[in-house]
Amino acid sequence: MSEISRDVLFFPESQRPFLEPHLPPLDGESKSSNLPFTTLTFATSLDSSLAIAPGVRTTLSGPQSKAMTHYLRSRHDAILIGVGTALADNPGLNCRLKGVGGYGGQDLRGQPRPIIIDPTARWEFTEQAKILALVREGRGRAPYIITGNPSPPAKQKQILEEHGGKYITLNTTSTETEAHRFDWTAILGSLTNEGFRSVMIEGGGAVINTLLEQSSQGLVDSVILTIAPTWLGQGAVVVSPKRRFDAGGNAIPASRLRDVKWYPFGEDVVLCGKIKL
Ligand SMILES: NC(=O)C1=CN([C@@H]2O[C@H](COP(=O)(O)OP(=O)(O)OC[C@H]3O[C@@H](n4cnc5c(N)ncnc54)[C@H](O)[C@@H]3O)[C@@H](O)[C@H]2O)C=CC1
Ligand SMILES: Nc1nc(O)c(N)c(N[C@@H]2O[C@H](COP(=O)(O)O)[C@@H](O)[C@H]2O)n1
Repeated sequence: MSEISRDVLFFPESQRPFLEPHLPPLDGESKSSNLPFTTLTFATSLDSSLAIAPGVRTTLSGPQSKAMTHYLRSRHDAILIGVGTALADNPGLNCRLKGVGGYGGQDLRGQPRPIIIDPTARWEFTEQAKILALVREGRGRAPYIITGNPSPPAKQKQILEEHGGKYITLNTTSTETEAHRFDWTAILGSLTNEGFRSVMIEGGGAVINTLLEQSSQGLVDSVILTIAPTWLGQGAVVVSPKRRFDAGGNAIPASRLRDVKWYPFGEDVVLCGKIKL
């Protein structure tokens, strides 16, 4: 038995109902907008940080909120991260809850499809990547990588396709600060085209900040944050989208939540809400 397969998590039935209003509908009924039900979910420190430094995998969630995150994974068709997170964390991005496919359940039921945003195809993974090892063990799905590079490296393309994954090509645009930016409507539209009805967006910093900068467009249906009782300090990877300005040139908040509920979860608190449009 591998190290991966021993890591089985439990999320009690009694703790599930509070999340239900914040999750994609169980009957799979889709939204009117034609885009997937989109949940923004990540763990943050008290100083709005995701990781102690760029490129460093950092544990923030306690055991209860980690299990909750895996329950969220079981309730979404897809789970999305940026290439910075893939490079930093070598993540599994599967669901390790007892009872889902690969963890006592049938086939891959309850396993989300990992989606990696990699506009220039810079993730030079090998077969050793944890995400692919899980596929070979029947404990997760192969990633789909959204890229703007029409010719991703042949070696990676071959490995990916052998595992059942693929590259999806999307047009990028240039911004003041970035040469290769995807519009979030286009990203979510490409997921609809692939048949995904729901996606949870986990991070990292650039993914969350660019998504929040488009948050007034109504792309995010639900926000579920784990707040851990720690300050990571300066130099950490921070969630802090660009400010907006009103017609008079005054700075206004980048984004704000409404219908907020707070749930204590071990030493963490889980915040659920919707983006105020
Ligand atoms: N605490 C938590 O819940 C989480 C923490 N993390 C942490 O975050 C850190 C990584 O954050 P970042 O370095 O900011 O990397 P990231 O995961 O946000 O990836 C950044 C890269 O993704 C691409 N990208 C992101 N948004 C894009 C867009 N709209 N269009 C085109 N390309 C886009 C770009 O290539 C960019 O360089 C890691 O240390 C990881 O451990 C990541 C996810 C969750
Ligand atoms: N919910 C949550 N809490 C934390 O403390 C975290 N560091 C993260 N990180 C995210 O989870 C990914 C790791 O997934 P696996 O355990 O390898 O399946 C990591 O890449 C981040 O996206 N999340």
